[in-house]
Order: sequence, then structure tokens, then C-alpha cells
Amino acid sequence: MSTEDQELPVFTTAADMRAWVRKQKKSGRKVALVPTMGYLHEGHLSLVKAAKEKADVVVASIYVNPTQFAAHEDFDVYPRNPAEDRDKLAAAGCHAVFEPDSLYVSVPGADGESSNVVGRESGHPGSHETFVTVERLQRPLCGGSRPHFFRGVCTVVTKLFHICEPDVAVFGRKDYQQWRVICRMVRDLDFPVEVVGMPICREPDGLAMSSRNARLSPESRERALCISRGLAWAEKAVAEGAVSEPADVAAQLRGRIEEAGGTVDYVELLHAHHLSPISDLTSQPVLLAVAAHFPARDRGTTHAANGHGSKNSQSV
Ligand SMILES: Nc1ncnc2c1ncn2[C@@H]1O[C@H](COP(=O)(O)OP(=O)(O)OP(=O)(O)O)[C@@H](O)[C@H]1O
Ligand SMILES: CC(C)(CO)[C@@H](O)C(=O)[O-]
Ligand code: BAL
Repeated sequence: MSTEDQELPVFTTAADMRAWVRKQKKSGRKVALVPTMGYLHEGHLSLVKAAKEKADVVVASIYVNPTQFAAHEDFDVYPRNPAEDRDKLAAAGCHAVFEPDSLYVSVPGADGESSNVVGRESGHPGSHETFVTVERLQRPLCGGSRPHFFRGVCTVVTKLFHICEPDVAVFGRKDYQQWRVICRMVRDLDFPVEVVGMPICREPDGLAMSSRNARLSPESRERALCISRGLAWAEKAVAEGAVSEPADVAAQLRGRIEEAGGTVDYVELLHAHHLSPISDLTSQPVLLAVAAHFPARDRGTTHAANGHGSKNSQSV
């Protein structure tokens, strides 16, 4: 289905989306894709703006991709507001939206259930079973606590690339490892796509913008500022020579986050391109990556009951 007669065309099938893109390309237009999971904020819109500078037409996709979520994670409660998202994309000058219902074949099992969330699959032999993995880069950082995550991301981004056939794809460096993993996948699998990584957009008080911030309780929202403040502290401390060992930087930053009530997923200093361990801070370029959970406002959900809250991850 498509609503191409509207000002901002919204496509819900791969065939309609691909036909529209091919028409643009036949007219000599360069196409950029901004993949998102919706519930858009200024960070997403900064990617649309960058995409407009790199191409003639910009497609944004809105899809909460089940294969990057495990059964115990927040797929069901991930914030969604497609109507508002479309308005924001139209205002930002986006040219088309890809909003599929599902991108995977999922055949119901004997109990009638069908899902592509990892661990909830029906197990039916007719269901989706092809995945893309970037073997080494997907392992550290987010791959530690979410071992299924990048397999899902790479698979859905591959599908989006095949459907939207972009010349350029724009990602945010808030999800730094994701950007590096996709760059590696594009290189290794010869996708004819230029991958662009854009800087982190922050709230005026420093918190990295993130769709999941909407799930933070007001107190957690305040406490989560320890991440951006901690990153700023680390940058200054290293520049001034007050701390010189990677392990000391990580330990002190971890302490600050835990003191503020956060549950640290990781605080790590790694080689910024290969995401491999570094033994000293002169091995440039260095990535300082942080992810931490803070209690969510909807404490009744499985997510909060598991002791996790909304996650804010960011890197410098
Ligand atoms: N603050 C931000 N600055 C720049 N890019 C961002 C920012 N937040 C998200 N992005 C980018 O937008 C794209 C879509 O991300 P997504 O829809 O998952 O939003 P998100 O805010 O990262 O959500 P989540 O809360 O799940 O982490 C990704 O490339 C992501 O890196
Ligand atoms: C790249 C992406 C859209 C794939 O689902 C998602 O991981 C995200 O929004 O960062
Ligand atoms: N941008 C992050 C996507 C996720 O956590 O699933």
C-alpha cells in the first residue's frame, strides 16, 4: 500500500518502495536512506538534514526491527508514534517514508504464535532463517549484553539497502559500534552504498537524545546526566594528564555512573576503528564508549521488572 498522493509518500511494501526509488534514480536523482525505529527526535532529523546535503532525495524508514530484540528486551514497549513521525519528516523536507508492517516471513507455529523477536520465533520451518553477521566487530560493547543485536541490525539494514537501493545511508555516532559494524558490512559485502556517520545530538543539558529517553522517570532523566558529564570529565582529565591509564579512566567513570544510581552495561576505551583493546591512550584514535541503564517510568513492565530501565549509550 502507498499513499503517494499525499505530500509525503508513505510506502508500506518493499515493491512500492523500490519502484519509487527506481523512478527517482531513472530521473538521475541520487538517493539517501536514513534508517530509524521511529519516535523521532532532533537527532534523527539531523540525519535527514545531512542526507539532504548528500543526495537529491531522502527516504526515511520507520521500523522497530524484531530481530535485534531478545524476548526479555523492550520490543513490546519501545516508544512508537508513526503519525507524529511522518509530520516531523515532512517538516524536515524528507521525500518519502518506508514504513513496512513486517520485513520478515513468519509462519505461525502449532500454538498460532508467530514472531521474529529472538527467542519468540514460532520455529516453523517456513519462517525467515537468513542472517548477516559481522563476526568480530559485533562482539564487544553492545554485543556483550545483546549477543543477538548486530545480527538483527545487519540483517535488517541489508534488507533496507536491497529495498531502498540508496546511494548514501546516514547513521548516528550515538550508536557508534552500529555505525562501525555497518561500515564493515558494506565494505566486506560490496554494497554500493556510501555510509555516513553523524555526530551525537544532545539536549541543552548534555543528555544524548534517544527515543528511549521518553521511558526514563524524571529522576532517572536527571541522574542519567552523569554519562555526558562523565565523558566531558574524562576528555578533560586525559587532555590535562590527570589520568593516563585507560583502565583508570574507565574505573573512575564507572564509579560516577554507579554513584548516580545507573547500572553500567559497559564503560570501555577501545581503538576507535577496530574496537580492539588499547594499552595506552597514545594509540590513537581512541573511543570511550558508555552504556548504562536507569529505572524506567513504567516500572510495571517486564523491562523495568527485570531491573533494567531505559538505556542511554554514547561515545566520544
Ligand atoms: N542523539 C542522536 N544524535 C545523532 N544520531 C542519533 C541520535 N539518536 C539516534 N541517532 C541515530 O538515529 C538512527 C536511528 O536510531 P533509533 O531510531 O534507534 O533512535 P535512538 O534514539 O537511537 O533510539 P534508542 O533510544 O533505541 O537508542 C541511528 O543511526 C542512531 O544512531
Ligand atoms: C539501524 C536501525 C534502524 C536498524 O533497525 C536501528 O538499529 C537504529 O535505529 O539504530
Ligand atoms: N539505536 C539503538 C537500537 C536498539 O537499541 O535496538
